[in-house]
Amino acid sequence: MSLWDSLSSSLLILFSKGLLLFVGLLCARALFKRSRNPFNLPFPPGPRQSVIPFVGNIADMPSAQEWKTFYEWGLRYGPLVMVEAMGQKICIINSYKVANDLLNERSAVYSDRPPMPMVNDLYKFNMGLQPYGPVYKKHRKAFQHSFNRREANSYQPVQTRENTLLLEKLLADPAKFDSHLRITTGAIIMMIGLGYPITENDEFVRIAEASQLAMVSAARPGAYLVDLLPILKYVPEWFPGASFQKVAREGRELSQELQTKPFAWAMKQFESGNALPSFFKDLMENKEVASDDPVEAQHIIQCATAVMYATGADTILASVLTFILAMLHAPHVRKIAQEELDRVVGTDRLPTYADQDSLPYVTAIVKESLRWELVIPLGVPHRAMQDDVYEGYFIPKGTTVIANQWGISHDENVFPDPFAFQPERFLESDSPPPDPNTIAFGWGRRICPGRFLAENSLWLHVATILACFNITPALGDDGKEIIPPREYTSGMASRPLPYPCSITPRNEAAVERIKHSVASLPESY
Ligand code: HEM
Repeated sequence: MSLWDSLSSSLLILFSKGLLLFVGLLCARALFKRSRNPFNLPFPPGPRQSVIPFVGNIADMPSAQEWKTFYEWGLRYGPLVMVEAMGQKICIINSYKVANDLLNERSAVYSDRPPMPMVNDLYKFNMGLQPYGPVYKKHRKAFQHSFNRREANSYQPVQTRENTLLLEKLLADPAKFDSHLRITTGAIIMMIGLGYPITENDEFVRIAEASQLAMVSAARPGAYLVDLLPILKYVPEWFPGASFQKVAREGRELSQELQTKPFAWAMKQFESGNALPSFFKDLMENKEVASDDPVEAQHIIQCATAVMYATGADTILASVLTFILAMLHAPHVRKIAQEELDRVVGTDRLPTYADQDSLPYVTAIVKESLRWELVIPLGVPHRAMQDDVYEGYFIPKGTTVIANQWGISHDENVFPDPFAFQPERFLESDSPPPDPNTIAFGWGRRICPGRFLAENSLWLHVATILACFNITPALGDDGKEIIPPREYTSGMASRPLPYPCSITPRNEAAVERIKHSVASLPESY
């Protein structure tokens, strides 16, 4: 046996012993936690746990489309469900009222994030995953400074320009609609974030997309054992079963590129006085918003811009793809919207943000698109910062709290016939249901700071696409219409699986309108 062989087998034995000891300690901690219930109140109900301490509900936890299983649990056990995995208590909320009571009304208690070593290590820069505290608050303040409702509206010219260019692409090559949409949403976010005009096969867009994909798959609750057993992060990459370390290494490299390359480009533009208006430029000119210390301020700005393009483009893209899919499932909706658009806007020009208040049906489609399928079906997990009692149930400090936003949006008591795409539900009733933007963008102090920007973008996509195009099912080889199933990817962020559809100009006037609008665009920003 070589020296290396004996060394590595000793290391293995040492490691296994360490792991056993650690598991023992965790079991003891789990038992201790079980007994820590000062009010002696029941925990929220949930699936029966294993009698083996520490194992809890591991066997019950779904591995894909978790929101559907959690929704079923909601129907069986009630709106607040508790499960446990490896000593970690997890509350799942399936009702608008409970989510509002806990995550909005008691936001001071539920604004923390659970530690997720896999993602936290890779994406330290992402304030969306940071624990609640002074560092997080500085990052959030910087973000909010540039994306409150008024500031978000100041970016409408960028959205309008990119949207008009999208219409031209859809006219030229409609079959590639999802690639055109990807480019448009990427272009909007890169221009708003950094003042960066993207090019074909853009390197920064590639980095942002790859990094976003790695982040959302790593951030799926329970996706990696290391999130439940943090000590595993010290296991070397070559150790059997430690493939997550390879994923982590690749994610780390991507995350590094994401933070440095676009930022270096933007700094160069800024220093040479050539920077276009953007989130980045706004913060560089108002550094004190981020921090009194200029070095810290610059770091926060670097992180915030990276978060913006890592999260912004894909979420908007997913919501537009959901809208188009919905048009195949509810064809009458398109016709009603087109009648409204023709009546209000006419056929000589494209709809603009100034028409928003006069187009209630189009706005209702935006709401229903955010409700029908969720971009972030389980939200981003929150964490209880202190013991709490809700409706007689005990929720201990440290509990992970997941708002099943998909389940909440499909609660038939709140949204009758929840699986149908019905914009009318927001128009007809005297007491309309809650606006889906109060669900899809999350809760309390952690509510999505990009929500106004995202809603503006989705609105213009819906209004202009419907004004110019008919969206109908593609025909199969047998000549029959293909209605694609509502199949979505798993992960923290979800989007429809690729589907075919036919996008054709409504008439010659629509073609002329697009050509005229493109010709009227200024040469550049
Ligand atoms: C349709 C589009 C979008 C949806 C549905 C969406 C949804 C969400 C949700 C559910 C959360 C978690 C909220 C919570 O913890 O309760 C979130 C957080 C966040 N979103 Fe969005 N988002 C969208 C677009 C955007 C855009 C365009 C940006 C950037 C401009 C953005 C930036 C962020 C950030 C930075 C956070 C972390 C907030 C925090 O932890 O304080 N999002 N988003």
